[in-house]
Parts: sequence; C-alpha cells; structure tokens
Amino acid sequence: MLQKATPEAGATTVRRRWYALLLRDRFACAAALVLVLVALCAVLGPLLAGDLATRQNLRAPGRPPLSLDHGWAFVLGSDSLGRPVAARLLTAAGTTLAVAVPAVLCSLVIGSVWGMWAGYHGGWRENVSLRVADVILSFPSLLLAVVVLYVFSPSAASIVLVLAVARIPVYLRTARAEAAELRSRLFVDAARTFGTGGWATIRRHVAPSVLPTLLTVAALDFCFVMLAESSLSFLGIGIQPPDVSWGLMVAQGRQELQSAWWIALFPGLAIVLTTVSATVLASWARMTTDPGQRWREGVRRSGRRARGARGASADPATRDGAVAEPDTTADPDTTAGPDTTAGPDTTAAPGGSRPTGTEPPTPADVLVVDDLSVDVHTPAGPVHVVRRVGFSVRSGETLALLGESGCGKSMTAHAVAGLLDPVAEVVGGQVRLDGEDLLGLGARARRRLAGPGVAMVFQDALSALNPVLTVGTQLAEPFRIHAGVSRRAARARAVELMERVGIPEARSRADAYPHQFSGGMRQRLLIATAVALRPRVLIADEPTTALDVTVQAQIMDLLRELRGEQRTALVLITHDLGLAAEHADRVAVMYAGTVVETGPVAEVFGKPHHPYTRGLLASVPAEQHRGSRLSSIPGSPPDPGAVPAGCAFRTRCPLARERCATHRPALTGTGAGRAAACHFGKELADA
Ligand SMILES: Nc1ncnc2c1ncn2[C@@H]1O[C@H](COP(=O)(O)OP(=O)(O)OP(=O)(O)O)[C@@H](O)[C@H]1O
Repeated sequence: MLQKATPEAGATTVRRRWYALLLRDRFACAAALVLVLVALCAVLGPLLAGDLATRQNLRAPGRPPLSLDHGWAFVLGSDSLGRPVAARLLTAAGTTLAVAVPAVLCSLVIGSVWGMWAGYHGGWRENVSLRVADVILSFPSLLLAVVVLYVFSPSAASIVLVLAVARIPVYLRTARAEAAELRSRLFVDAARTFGTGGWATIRRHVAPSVLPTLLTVAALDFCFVMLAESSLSFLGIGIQPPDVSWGLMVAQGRQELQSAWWIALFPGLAIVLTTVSATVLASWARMTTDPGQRWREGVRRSGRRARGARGASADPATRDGAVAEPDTTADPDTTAGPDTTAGPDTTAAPGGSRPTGTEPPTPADVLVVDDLSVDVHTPAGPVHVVRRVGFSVRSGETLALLGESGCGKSMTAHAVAGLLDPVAEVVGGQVRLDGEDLLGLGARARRRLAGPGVAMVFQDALSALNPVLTVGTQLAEPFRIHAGVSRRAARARAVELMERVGIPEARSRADAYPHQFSGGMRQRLLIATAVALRPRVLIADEPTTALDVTVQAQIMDLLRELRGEQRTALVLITHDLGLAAEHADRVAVMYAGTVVETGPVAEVFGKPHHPYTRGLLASVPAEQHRGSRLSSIPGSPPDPGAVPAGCAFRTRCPLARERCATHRPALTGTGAGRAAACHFGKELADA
C-alpha cells in the first residue's frame, strides 16, 4: 500500500531542486546535453572553425564523409566548393540560433502577454485581439515573409522581425484560450476578493497555468522557425552568403541530394536533433512546473517502488492516484469555548432593507445592503435574479442568509463582494461598508477595500485555491498586495496564519500544493486567506457543504473563533437550517430573489412570521416529527424569469388570498427586530 504522505515527505518533494529532477529523467538529461552542445557550438564555433567554413578548396569538391584529401580531413565531407561540412556546421549553429531564438522569444513574450490580457479581460479587448490575429494568420506566414523580405533588404534582423510577427498569433490564441478559461475559475475570484488587480492576477494566477503550454508550443515553433529560415535562404532572401546557417546549408545541399547527400543531411540532422531536444525539455519543464503532474509522477514512482518491495498489494487509493492525506490534526477547534462576544442580539435592527415600521440601521451595522437588485442578461432579455434585497450585519455578529437553491443567495453575496459574472449586473440599490457605498467606488478603490473590507470564503476550496501555486505563496499574496511587505516577511505571516487555522507542520507544509491537503484542511486554508487582512465583513458561501459532519463542526468553530477574535461581521450563506440555528445570531430568509423574513434566529425559528419560513422549518426532520410524515412545501420555487405577480410565494402558500395575487407584500416590521414580507405577517405574529 502506498505510504501516507506525511507533511515532511510532501515538503521534501516540493523542495527537490530542478536539477535533481532533471537528473532523474534520462530523456530530459540527454535533451539538455544536446542543447548545451548546440549553444557551445554557437558560441565557440566561429573560433574553432576559423575561416574554414568559407575558405573554398576547389581541389576537393564533394568529398564524402571521413575522407582525406591533400592534407585536409573531411570528417563530415565537403560541399561543392570544397568547404568542410563540419566547419560550416559549427559556424552555422551561431547564425541559426541568432535567428531562431530571438524570433521565438519575441513572438512568445508578445503573443503570450497579449493573449493573457485579452483572455483575462474578455469583451472588446478579446474581440479586437482575435481579429488582429485572424488577419495575420490569414496570410501564409512564409508568403508574408517573402513579401516583406523582398521589400526590405534580407538580413538576420529582418528575418527575426518577420518570423516573430508571423508567429505572434499562435501564442496569442493559445494564451487567450487558456486565460479565458481561467478567468471564470474560482481561485481567480478568490484573488480578487483580497484586491489583486488585473495585471497582478495575470502574473500570479494566469501566467503560471498558461506558461507550460506556451513553452511546449515554443519548442515546436523553434523547428518551424528554423525551417522557415531555411526556406527563405533557399529562395535567396534569407541568410546571405558568405554567412551560413543550417537552413541555408540544407537549401544548398538539396540541389545535390543525389550526388552529395551529406551536404544537406548533417545540417538537417542538426535541425531535427535541436528541435526534438527542445521539445523533450519543454515537456519535462511542463511536467516539473505542473504540481499535479509531478505529484502523479511521484505517486507512480512510489507505487512502482512499493510493488517491487512488497508485491502488488493494491490499495484502491493508490490505484486511482489518490494520496490519502490525513486530516490528522487533532482538531484544535473542538476545544474552543463558546463565543460569548457575539450572542444573539434581540434588540438588533432587522436585516430587511427598509422594512416599514422598524428602526433604521444602527451605527454599529458594519455592512448595510439596501434595495439591492441584480439582473442576469440572457438572450431572452434581463432576468431579475435578486430583487430589492436588504439586510444589515454588525461587527462580531453572524447573519445567516437562508433559502432554497436558486433563490439568489450567492448572487447577492457576489454582488456585495464585487464578484459578479460579466452576464450579471447590479441594477439598483446600495451596499454600504461602514457607511461607504461600495457600488459607487471605482475599480481601484474597490480593490483597496477588498480583503480588509469584504472577504469571501467559497464552498469549493479545491477550485478556490490556485492548483499551480504552493499554499504558502497563496497565503502570502494578501500581505504582499496590501501590506507591501517583503516576500520573506509575507511568507512568515502566511505560516503564522496557517498555524492559527490549525494546519500542522505549517512551516514545511507551506511549500505544498492544494491537492496535497484534505478537504477540511483546504477549507481552513481558504478561510486563512480570507481572514488574512482581518476583514470587516466575511461572507462564507456554504463553507461546509462538501465536508463531513465532524469537519463541518470544526470549520464552523474556527469561523466562530476568528469572528470573535477579529470582531468580523459574518454573513453565512446556507440552506442548512440546523447550521443557522447553531451558529447564527440573526437570519434573513430569501425566496425568489428577495428577503421574505428577518429577525433573531431563535425567535424566527421559534415562531416564524412568514408562511415560507414556516414551511421550511416544517420540512426539517426533528424529534417531534418522529413517526409522522415529514411535510414539505408543495410545488417548487418559481423560475427567476417567471415570478408570479403579487406575492411570489402565493402559488405555494396555504394562506394565499385574492390580495396576494395583486399586491406584492413589502418587508414590514412584525415585532422587535423582526420583519416579514407577508400580508398576514402581523396576524401570524399575534397568533
Ligand atoms: N451565470 C449565470 N447566468 C444565468 N443565470 C444565473 C447565473 N448564475 C446564477 N443564475 C441564476 O440566478 C439565480 C440565483 O442563483 P444563485 O446562485 O444566487 O442561487 P443560490 O440561492 O445561491 O442557489 P444555491 O444554494 O444552489 O447556490 C438562479 O435562478 C440561477 O439560475
């Protein structure tokens, strides 16, 4: 069975230096050796070969390899003018690389940066960039080069320029496609929640994922560029004699392939060998820079070793590549005492936006959401998915946002955190953080507030953490961006944070990647990133849904502790009424994109003032229901595009009357700190 990955083992794997990894891969070693030799030839070739490459010897034309003639040794033969092929090969290495390397590097750098920028931002930037790439690609690149080189004088510099321009679209399109896919990933959203700007996100989160693919493309492009240069030289508009390149040698030798095959063969071999080596090395680099692949490779190797040592006693976890990462930590959270600093506040203002008949938000409300409306733009027109939602939350308090799936909880949270998809738009309302309207702020001001202002914990920690960055790097990012501290200091604070959220062996585990942690540990890491800058408001969007009950309790306890320590206002999004009852001070129940009831959790759950809340509570299995049939709310929530007129709940409501079909009930105060959006709210309160 595969040994469990201990923290120490994980750290050692991660710290293994690149050259140690290179030495373990025979193909990559050989490829690196070939490339080093080619580079040495490029540098030393002209010195070693002197003028032999250009000096004609008409007494020894077309000599085959390994021949001696008038005191000349032709190891690789001679060409039709008696020049030694070996000397020309050495000299040509420099010219060839002087064209291919800058051409590939220029197109790689320009195309990748441009493509990542276009793909990350999307919209007009993406459209314009793609059209430009289409225009360049619509010309066959060789034809483009021929035209340009006929107009301008052929030289190494102009060949580099032409080939670089011709190849930019290849990188642009590849980088754009990958960046466009990454921009919708949760870890990019997570980075935005603590204020990482556009270029910083591209550099830190997009580039590390895109670069390995681009490197492989570049290695293959190396071959294309060398062959393109050889074709141009063959046409007489490439490298001009007496300079010599491998491409020019192939072009010249092609004419004498029947009588003197060696003239074209050896430079041809040099091109193939260099290209193959570059490709092998690029694949190796891709493998070593992709933590997932390296990890799988490690698993395969360990599996082979283990099988060799003990026979194949297969552990199912080993077979599918899953390393059982122990959530070994004795859970520190379980020892935490109850948070006495933030008990239910029955005198608090209700969460509703402007519920009539209740007090306005108090100065202690750190976050006030008022009349917030969000539309999603669909081909059929805008759909109102969040409609005049309002709630407020105080420092050190937990507000649970409850409701069935699709009622708009996450949309509301994303609008508050400034993380809406491009298809969604805030169409009305206010989100005030300590009195400052977040929706009126520009992008830069919003980024400054992200992290220390509103932070977010997502449900799926694996997606919300960048798979190609170590957790230490990711946890250090908020400190680097906001505190402007050095890399070393940021890392030290990241380690402290890991210790604080209960990650064992934090110092060594900071070098591990997200997939090397268990689900519970990953959620702790995500929470650590979110609370790094001591946010005033923390939105936790179903932070425990994917976890088992024990880990769920540990995570909730951790959130409660941190909330108490940092006096953070916590907005807990959940459809688990039990979780809300246990951990929230107040609740805001949502239905069909709007808040239908708010109030202190004990009171709302004890005596709901809205029939929907009643129905929700009645459908939760409880001790008093034992033996009786569990009731459920008939029907299903309306589609956001087809919410009925009047009260949105009336089609499922046992109390619905004529009035409910014509008048939409407003969120109205129904008691101390309570409000409900029901025409019969007062009656239910008084009953
Ligand atoms: N990108 C999108 N494009 C179109 N509609 C969307 C998009 N995202 C969400 N919606 C719609 O908006 C409505 C609200 O979705 P939201 O994710 O906020 O619900 P939710 O209450 O958080 O549900 P869940 O508990 O399942 O996460 C849903 O009807 C959903 O279909």
